[in-house]
Amino acid sequence: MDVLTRVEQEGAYSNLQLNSALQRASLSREDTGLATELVYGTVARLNTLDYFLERFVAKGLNKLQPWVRSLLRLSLYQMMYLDRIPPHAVVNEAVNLAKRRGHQGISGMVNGVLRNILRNREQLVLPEDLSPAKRIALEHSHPLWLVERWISQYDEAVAEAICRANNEPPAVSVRVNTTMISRDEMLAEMKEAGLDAVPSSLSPEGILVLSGGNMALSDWYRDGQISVQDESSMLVAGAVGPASGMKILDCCAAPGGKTAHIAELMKDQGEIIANDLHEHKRKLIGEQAERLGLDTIHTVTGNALELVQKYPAGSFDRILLDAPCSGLGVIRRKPDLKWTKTAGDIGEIASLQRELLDSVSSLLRVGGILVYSTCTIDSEENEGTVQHFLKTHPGFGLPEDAGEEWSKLHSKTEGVGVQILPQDYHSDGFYIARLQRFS
Ligand SMILES: C[S@@+](CC[C@H](N)C(=O)[O-])C[C@H]1O[C@@H](n2cnc3c(N)ncnc32)[C@H](O)[C@@H]1O
Repeated sequence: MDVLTRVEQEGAYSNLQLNSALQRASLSREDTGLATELVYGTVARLNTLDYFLERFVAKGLNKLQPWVRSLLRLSLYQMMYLDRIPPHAVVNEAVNLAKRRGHQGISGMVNGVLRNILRNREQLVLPEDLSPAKRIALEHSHPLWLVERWISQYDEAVAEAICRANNEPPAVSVRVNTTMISRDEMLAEMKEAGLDAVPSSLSPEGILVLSGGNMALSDWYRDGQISVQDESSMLVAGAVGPASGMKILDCCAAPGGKTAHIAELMKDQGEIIANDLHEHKRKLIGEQAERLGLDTIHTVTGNALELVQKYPAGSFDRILLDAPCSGLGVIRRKPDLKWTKTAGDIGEIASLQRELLDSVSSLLRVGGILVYSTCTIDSEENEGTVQHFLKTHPGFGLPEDAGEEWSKLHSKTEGVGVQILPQDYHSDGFYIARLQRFS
């Protein structure tokens, strides 16, 4: 309840707030799991919960003290979306909390509202005359403007599938450090340890771990044999097409997941300049490189717009611009995003993306490959940015020889780049465009 209140009142990130609350609380593993489910679930379902609560709170949700609002939301979340907590336990817990935190009057109100909901559960259904966008927004808990935007960029069915997928828990996937061990060997080790692990069908280095807990706590991770990475992100290094001995620029590299993958594919031979705007984030890239035993990665701090002043034009064989973006492809992992982002934010970040792409492209040698990627599914940030770039940079185009893996992925799209939606492969929403410099 405190975490939810701080997230609402202070605009705090739910993952950071939750982590620090969990550290202070030292709960059992089961209760940690439940607290996590309650926080993420309530944040994810916010507008739907509020829509129904408004029917039962006589003076209106907005008039309640913030902590009471949080308490009602997380109680209704349990009643509507969790099936292993008996409703009377939900009400008892809520009433006890309200007594401890407030006074008799508030606990009586909480008791009354929740019992009233239990008696009238048939009212927890959406009216049939809602517009399609409004129905999707309330059924799958997304802001209306975003649903409308996705309907106009895709269509109604795709927009609904995106919203549905955004409420499903993400899969756990790891990338094998092939400079140390092959994927088959790692799969065999995992199976021997009793894990349910299968090869990724998207990435040759990927493994899906269907049961196995937090892989970042495993010995394989500590010893640098694996990294935790989403399958969509694993496609980016392949699109860059690195080879031993190349000179590669990763413009926005922290925390270094894709940089490290590129270095692994180069068998750690060549040179990678990994840049990030923030010094504290740059350090994370160095830590990853050290853990994975990769020497080719050189980290630098600075604005990617200023890289043109640091390096000679045409001096890189490959450039990766994994651009800052709205993050709308990773709502499953960060449900707060959908409530905090605005259409204005998207416009702003899209113009930075255009500037970045324009600026770093001059550093690529003729014949070299430039990859632009984001973890968003918004067409203004993705296809819009790349189309604009191609119009204003006639020396660039689609590569002549795309390679088998990339061609397979790209064959499913009419766009310049590949747009992966969260429902496509149950991985993060992601965009990847692969361009070549011809003159
Ligand atoms: C999508 S993340 C990169 C993720 C990274 N490529 C990976 O795979 O781990 C974008 C990064 O861009 C950085 N960034 C934002 N604006 C930047 C700028 N103007 N110049 C350089 N880096 C920037 C952010 O600090 C952030 O770490």
